[in-house]
Amino acid sequence: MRLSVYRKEHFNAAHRLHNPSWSEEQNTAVFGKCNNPNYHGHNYELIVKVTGEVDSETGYVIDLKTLRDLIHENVIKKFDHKNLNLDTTEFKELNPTAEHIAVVIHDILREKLDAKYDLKITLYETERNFVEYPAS
Ligand SMILES: Nc1nc2c(c(=O)[nH]1)N=C([C@H](O)[C@H](O)COP(=O)(O)OP(=O)(O)OP(=O)(O)O)CN2
Ligand SMILES: [Zn+2]
Repeated sequence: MRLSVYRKEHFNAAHRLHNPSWSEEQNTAVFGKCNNPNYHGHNYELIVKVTGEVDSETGYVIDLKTLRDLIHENVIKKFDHKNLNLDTTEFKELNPTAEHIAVVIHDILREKLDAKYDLKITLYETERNFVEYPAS
């Protein structure tokens, strides 16, 4: 029996959307208030979906405590209460859009998770703006 389990987490982080190869005018025109040189913050809501076979002995796809610890150790510790542009190696050269943050989180967890599982990341940047990776 194959099904999906989910773990919700959250982290707070600051960022600035900016393309260094563009002029100031173009950055302002495209990213608007998100290009504020003094940064701005979001309360990110993260949903990690793991799909796999239910183990016949435990009844688990994956122990959700194990999944929680994996996310905390590898994602929350890295990004919570950080300035993504300034404090993280991942976004030094990569624009910290919700799309890019979701891909980075996916790739971090993918490396840690057994290949027998499928993984999907949903990231809410605001209550109304969210992204999903990989796409359905
Ligand atoms: N495709 C994307 N578009 C936008 C992203 C993004 O990551 N991917 N990010 C932003 C900004 O980070 C911005 O801070 C979003 O905030 P805001 O526009 O204030 O979003 P709200 O949902 O709070 O806005 P309402 O006006 O209340 O709907 C912009 N675009
Ligand atoms: Zn923003």
